[in-house]
Amino acid sequence: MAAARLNRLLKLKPLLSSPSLRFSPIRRGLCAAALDSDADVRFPSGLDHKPSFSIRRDPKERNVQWVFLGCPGVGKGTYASRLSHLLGVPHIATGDLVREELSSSGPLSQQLAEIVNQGKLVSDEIIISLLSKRIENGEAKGESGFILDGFPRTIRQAEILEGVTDIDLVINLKLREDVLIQKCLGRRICSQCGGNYNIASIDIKGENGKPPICMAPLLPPPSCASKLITRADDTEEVVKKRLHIYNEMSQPVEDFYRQRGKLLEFDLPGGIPESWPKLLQALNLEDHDDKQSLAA
Ligand SMILES: Nc1ncnc2c1ncn2[C@@H]1O[C@H](COP(=O)(O)OP(=O)(O)O)[C@@H](O)[C@H]1O
Repeated sequence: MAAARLNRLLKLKPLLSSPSLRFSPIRRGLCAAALDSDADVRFPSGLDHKPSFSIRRDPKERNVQWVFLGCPGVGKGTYASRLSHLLGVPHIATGDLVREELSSSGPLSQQLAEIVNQGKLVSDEIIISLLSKRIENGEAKGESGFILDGFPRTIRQAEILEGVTDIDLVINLKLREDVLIQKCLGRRICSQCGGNYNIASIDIKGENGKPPICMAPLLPPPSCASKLITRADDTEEVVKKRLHIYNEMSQPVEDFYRQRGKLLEFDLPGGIPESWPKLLQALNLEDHDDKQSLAA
């Protein structure tokens, strides 16, 4: 127990040690809340104070702070990215932060590769460290508001976030499991430009009261076609494991926000052309660029 506690403190200490004076409020808030939320954890000596700050701002004076929930492969990244362009807020995907870290030669990369490639969740401490760093770098560049994708994924992460800032809305994207698996297996990334594509062509007939579902593939332009790679965790075995972990660890997060009246459930009716206008309608938003491109 003591070793475990020490381990956690060692992991968290760099977050709270002297440079913390330069941390943005939201970063300090996340780190302090991460410590606070665990009864086993004590502040390291010399740091036994909770930073005094408030990062709750009147929603009228800041940009939106939204969260996307949903199983692997549901399309959180696609819709979060579209909304972030529309609303002018950063799209922050913790999965991307993890992949950036593991492709670097940083001290965590080996440890992260093993966890991610087995479909397991990275520890809350590591995720909060990566997220708080990302938020702080964004704030230094003048970013405000966010659309979070892939965070929170555990009740503890949800409690930590709730403890430091206000989330206005949580969009829960839903799709049947057989489609999720096909979509994960069809995902491709251009190794040069980082573009996301999907080669799966989904055409499932409606049965047992379930509606039919059609999703056209999202094919790459010719310039990317020969450079496509597949994520190491998008194999059938690992996708099934991730879905299992989602049901166990992340579904309770849906209840967490449902109880707080923040959850918007959204059943995807099909691919992007069918789903995007319906999502905008559900959010009472308009995408003028999309309308113009449809009219063209
Ligand atoms: N909030 C988080 N908590 C713990 N681990 C995370 C979190 N976000 C991302 N990860 C790690 O990064 C991996 C990839 O995440 P992501 O790209 O969001 O995948 P998915 O397509 O499964 O939603 C996850 O399987 C997990 O190992």
